[in-house]
Amino acid sequence: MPVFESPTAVAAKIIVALDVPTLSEAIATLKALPQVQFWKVGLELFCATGPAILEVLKAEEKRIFLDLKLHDIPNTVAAAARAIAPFGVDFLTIHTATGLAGLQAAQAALAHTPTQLLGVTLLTSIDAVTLRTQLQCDLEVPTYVKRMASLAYEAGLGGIVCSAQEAAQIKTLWGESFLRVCPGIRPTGTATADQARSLTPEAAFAAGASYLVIGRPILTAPDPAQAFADICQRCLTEKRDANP
Ligand SMILES: O=C(O)c1cc(=O)[nH]c(=O)n1[C@@H]1O[C@H](COP(=O)(O)O)[C@@H](O)[C@H]1O
Repeated sequence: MPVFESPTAVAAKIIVALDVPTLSEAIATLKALPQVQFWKVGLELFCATGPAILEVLKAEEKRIFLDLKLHDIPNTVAAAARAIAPFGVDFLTIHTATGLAGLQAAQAALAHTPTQLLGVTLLTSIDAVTLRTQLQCDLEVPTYVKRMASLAYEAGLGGIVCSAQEAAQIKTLWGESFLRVCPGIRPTGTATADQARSLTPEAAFAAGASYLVIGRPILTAPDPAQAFADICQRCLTEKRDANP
C-alpha cells in the first residue's frame, strides 16, 4: 500500500479520463476539477481536437496520459511513436498484443524522451468468459495478463495497463518501478457499464496499483469535484486504518 500523506498525494496518483467529445467540454471539465493533476486524453477527444488539447493541459501544468493504444506492425507503431514524441506527454499506451518486436520498436522511438510507454495487457472490459469464448484463449485472466506484461517488461516499457485485480502479481514479479496503471475503478467495487474487472479505489491501491484511471464515476457524478475529493479521502482513510 502506498503511503499517502495528504489528499493531494493521493490526487497525484489518480488519473482522470477526460472522456468528452469537444475541446470546449474538455476546458469546462478542467475548470470544474482544478484539483486534478493528471489527465488522460483518449481516442475520442484526441480525434476531435488533435494536439490542441495537449497544449491546453500543458498551459495548465497538468500531467498527461495520451491513451492512443497503438496496435500495428513494428514499422508503423515506431513511426507513430516518433510522431508523438515531440508532444512530451508523460504516458502513452500500446497494446501488448502488438508483439515483442512492435513493443521494442515503439520503445526505441521514445528513448531519450520523457514519455513512458505502457502496454495494455487485457482490456478491463474483458472477463474470463469473453477471453475463453470470443478470443479463444484458454488461459486464466491473471495468467494471460502476466504473459502480456512479460512482453512489456522484456521490451523495456515503463509499465502496463491492467485491472487492479492483477496488480499484486505484477508488482511481486517485476517490482515497484514497473508501473501498474489500473482503470476499471468503481467506488462501489461492482463492475458497471462496460467494465468487467473492477475494484474500489482503496482496494486498487492496496492491491499494488501505481496509478488509478477513473472516468465516469467522477465525470458523471452530480458534483464531480466532490466525487474526486471523496475518492481521495477514502484512499487516505483506508491507508490510515491499515497503518494506525
Ligand atoms: O488504457 C486505458 O486507459 C484503458 C484500458 C482498459 O483496459 N480499460 C479502460 O477502461 N481504459 C480506459 O480507462 C477509462 C475508464 O473510464 P471509466 O470506465 O469511465 O472509469 C476509459 O477512458 C478507458 O478508455
